[in-house]
Amino acid sequence: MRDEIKEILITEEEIQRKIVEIGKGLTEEYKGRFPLVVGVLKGSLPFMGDLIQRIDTHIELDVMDVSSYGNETVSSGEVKIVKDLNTSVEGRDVLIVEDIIDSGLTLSYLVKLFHYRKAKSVKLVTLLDKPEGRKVELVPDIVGFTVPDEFVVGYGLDYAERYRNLPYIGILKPEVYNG
Ligand SMILES: O=P(O)(O)OC[C@H]1O[C@H](OP(=O)(O)OP(=O)(O)O)[C@H](O)[C@@H]1O
Ligand SMILES: Nc1nc2[nH]cnc2c(=O)[nH]1
Repeated sequence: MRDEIKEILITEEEIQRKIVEIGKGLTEEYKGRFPLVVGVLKGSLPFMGDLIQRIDTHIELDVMDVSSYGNETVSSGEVKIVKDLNTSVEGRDVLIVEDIIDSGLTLSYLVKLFHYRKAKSVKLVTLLDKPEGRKVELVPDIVGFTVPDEFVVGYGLDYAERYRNLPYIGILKPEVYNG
């Protein structure tokens, strides 16, 4: 699998160092507030799993699965809830955890949804931000790394459901796409 990676953009060590730093900030921010940490399946799983261990205050955890209508490259902006939360967000401090923000469509939908459901606060932490991909205005509260407008895989991010289990972020060799 690793021989299919052309270039490593962000190493395992860089990711883990960044997570410690983000975790410290979140510990300070949420001390005594018992936030609801919401992971967006499936890509956020590795990041969420590592990040929550670096938040040194009580949290509650839940997950949500959403999918954008449209084909793989063109998102229509309509988001379908595949699996909703088990927890009510009303009156809660919600922290959404994402692996990447690209067009911003998925996340702007979720942020609006949680406000509509009367969350007390909604914040967004993403490991990766690809600002050049934006189709709607969305500024995440916390960004691990800004990435160029290229298709990246690893650490949760897939190509055709593969490569999520790489410990780093990389770019695939072109022959992987050409079969
Ligand atoms: O900013 P956007 O253009 O909306 O893209 C970001 C979304 O795309 C990815 O999920 P994907 O739909 O690929 O699902 P997955 O996490 O299960 O791979 C990512 O995890 C975000 O949820
Ligand atoms: N795997 C992967 N999924 C994405 N979803 C939005 N942008 C990307 C990307 O660069 N890589």
